[in-house]
Amino acid sequence: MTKTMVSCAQCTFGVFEEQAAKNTNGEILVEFDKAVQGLTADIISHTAFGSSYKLGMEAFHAQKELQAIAISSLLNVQIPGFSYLPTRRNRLKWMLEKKLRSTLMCIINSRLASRGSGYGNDLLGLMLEACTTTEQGGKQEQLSLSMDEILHECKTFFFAGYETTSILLTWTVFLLSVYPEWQERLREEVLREVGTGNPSGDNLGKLKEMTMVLHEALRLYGPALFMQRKTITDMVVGAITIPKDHAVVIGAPFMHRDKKVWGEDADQFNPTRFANGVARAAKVPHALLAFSIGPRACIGQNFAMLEAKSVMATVLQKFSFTLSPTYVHAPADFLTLQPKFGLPVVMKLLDV
Ligand code: HEM
Repeated sequence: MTKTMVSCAQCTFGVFEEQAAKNTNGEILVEFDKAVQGLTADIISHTAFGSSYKLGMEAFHAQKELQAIAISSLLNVQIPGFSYLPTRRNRLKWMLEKKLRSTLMCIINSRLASRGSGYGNDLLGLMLEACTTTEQGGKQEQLSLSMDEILHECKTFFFAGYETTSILLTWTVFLLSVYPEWQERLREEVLREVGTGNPSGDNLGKLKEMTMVLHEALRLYGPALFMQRKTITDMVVGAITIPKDHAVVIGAPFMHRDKKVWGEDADQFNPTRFANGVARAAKVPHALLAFSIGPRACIGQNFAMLEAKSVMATVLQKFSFTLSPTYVHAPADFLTLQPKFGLPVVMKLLDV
């Protein structure tokens, strides 16, 4: 998987490298947030669907458009029955839903048909393999998930897996641009542990300072803003009693900047607070909620951290970067925390 992540990252940044090399100062202006959005979509397509990644990208674009429609109508008054009327928006939505379903069905069916020695070692293959394995470890002909359930799982990988990681990368590059001394520390660490060759799972695992910086970026600018739960019994949390069957919204940004938990420097960028691991970074062990905790915590957190390290190592090996003078700092709630006006960054080749 690391190989796929690194090769996708090298492809994206290889293009920037070529363009920057044509300029005498070795610089290029990059809309970094958009570049990494494309990159993480590419990575999830490759890792989820292997050789069918092109079809995967088609499904991904349909899903992204559907997401945009859902967000734009979030605050609309919901009139009963309106969603069945053939308005322009509804017809576009139905067309996209149909396209998404048929594209995913095409990928899944062709995989089921070509089983041979196994379903493959991408996420879809692993899921299909698990669906035909019995609890005793044997094989069964029937899939234990319905086709609809498999389809929904594929959609969840995309929905949960690409935007969050691209936002983590975006805010990490923002912070490293604002704190060049940390950018230099990470570059030194990458060149020491990984060198100038291809990053691998083994050498990425040695990037301790990189892990600290990613955790600090998740604390200050975590992509997931709110988590929702429903109480299944009456509960007492601190001084508050919450009755059974009530919705609870947990706001990670408030908890992540609470001085009682993180200390007086809670608002400041200080990756060293994670020097002894996540559990010892604050006054309580589960204070970092970026991936949530408990049974519904993020299933993709190791994947996301590996992906973020693969991409950051690839960038730091080749470029230094600073914020473009046109950058405007406006973190905004688009369901996830995003820079409202994007992240324009000046990237400069290291050897120029
Ligand atoms: C920096 C990147 C990521 C962040 C910050 C993040 C954050 C989260 C959070 C906070 C939740 C829990 C939501 C809740 O409790 O209501 C969650 C759930 C989930 N995440 Fe992630 N995520 C990231 C990357 C990924 C990736 C790469 C994947 C898949 C490849 C993924 C798959 C999922 C899935 C499937 C769930 C639902 C788990 C369940 O309900 O059992 N996430 N994520």
